[in-house]
Amino acid sequence: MDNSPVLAQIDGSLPNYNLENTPPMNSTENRVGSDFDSLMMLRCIELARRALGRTSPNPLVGAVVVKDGEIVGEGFHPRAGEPHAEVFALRAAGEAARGATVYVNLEPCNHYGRTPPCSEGLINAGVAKVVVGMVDPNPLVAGGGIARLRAAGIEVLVGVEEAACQQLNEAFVHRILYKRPLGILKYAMTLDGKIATTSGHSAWVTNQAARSEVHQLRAACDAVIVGGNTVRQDNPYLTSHQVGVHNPLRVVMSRHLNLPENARLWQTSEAPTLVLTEVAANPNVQEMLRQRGVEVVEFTSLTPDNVMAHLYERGFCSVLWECGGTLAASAIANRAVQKILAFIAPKIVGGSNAPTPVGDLGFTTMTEALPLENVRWRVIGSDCLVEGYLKRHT
Ligand SMILES: Nc1c(N[C@@H]2O[C@H](COP(=O)(O)O)[C@@H](O)[C@H]2O)[nH]c(=O)[nH]c1=O
Ligand SMILES: [Zn+2]
Repeated sequence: MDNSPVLAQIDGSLPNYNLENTPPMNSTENRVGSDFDSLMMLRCIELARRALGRTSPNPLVGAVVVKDGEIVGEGFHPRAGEPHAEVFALRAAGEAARGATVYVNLEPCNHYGRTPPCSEGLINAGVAKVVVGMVDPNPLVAGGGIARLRAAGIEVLVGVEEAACQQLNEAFVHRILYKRPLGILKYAMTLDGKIATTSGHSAWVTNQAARSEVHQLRAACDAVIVGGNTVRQDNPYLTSHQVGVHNPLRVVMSRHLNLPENARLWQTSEAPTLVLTEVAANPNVQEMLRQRGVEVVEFTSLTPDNVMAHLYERGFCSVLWECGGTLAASAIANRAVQKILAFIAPKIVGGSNAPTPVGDLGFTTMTEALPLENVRWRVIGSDCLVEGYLKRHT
């Protein structure tokens, strides 16, 4: 049994908060709200994460209704087209919502989209106060929800646990701002920087704990991309390997469709597969793939940016690049990658021709190296994970 945080958050159990004796939290200078506000906002995030990987193009949102220090209603946005988090929480609270405080990790919407505006729902329910984690960057909302609530005489507090709320919806925010999904490049390498041996063997670079982390990462993403070479060499599943947990769309980029007749990715009962190629490439393989339930889309020019534009049109927020070095370099050069997740295993495999995570970027001096920012180092089991964002690389 995997006791990962993601599983703990999606198993549906309610935590046992003692609302009377909220433990003191470390105070930081610019903190917004009380310890209790923070606790409720973290609960919103926990609720929101129950829909991990299922809400795109919409964000992850959770809401909590509190009356006299007690939670009287909770809800989260389960998927696009379904009611928003506030609606579920207000429904659960019923009459108790009158005069209550509503916590929500994203500004309540103020527009008629697939669903009516939450601002109106909160006003009609007679709530006294709304505590918001972060402003919704969606130009249809962008402060309008907060203004509408204030105009109706509701007290609004904005920015409680803002960093955690921004982190939760970083892919949604990126999609809204740049009209592309957030591109995440993930790779696992040895301490001497190799992702496989000279012969191409790579199972496994990291240990089980790091691999479980990758499975959870896939559960949170809308698509995972590899090239034809990874299909031929590794024959991966690219699923989240957990029953009842979201699987991303598995995407293969292959210009010439020199792909094997049998591959795990062609078994589409567990998760869907999309093969992207160029116009008129290998009609026999296209036919073979379609017969197995694999979707095939032809591009005039198969570039990482054209692929990201296509996945944006499909409503995706986050795309995980799990490809080899050649495609990774081209995705970076094409600005299809913003975030890096590098797993490092403390072992040495050697081999001057053993493959490395990122192929040629055309740089000749170290000053050209792409720096990461907001870098975090974490130990996962016996391996290390370095996370960061490519600077000015949107
Ligand atoms: N999911 C969510 C919000 N999502 C906001 O609404 C937009 C989608 O609207 P619609 O097409 O009607 O679902 C989405 O882009 C985002 O700006 N807002 C909220 O108040 N609460 C929610 O739970
Ligand atoms: Zn809404």
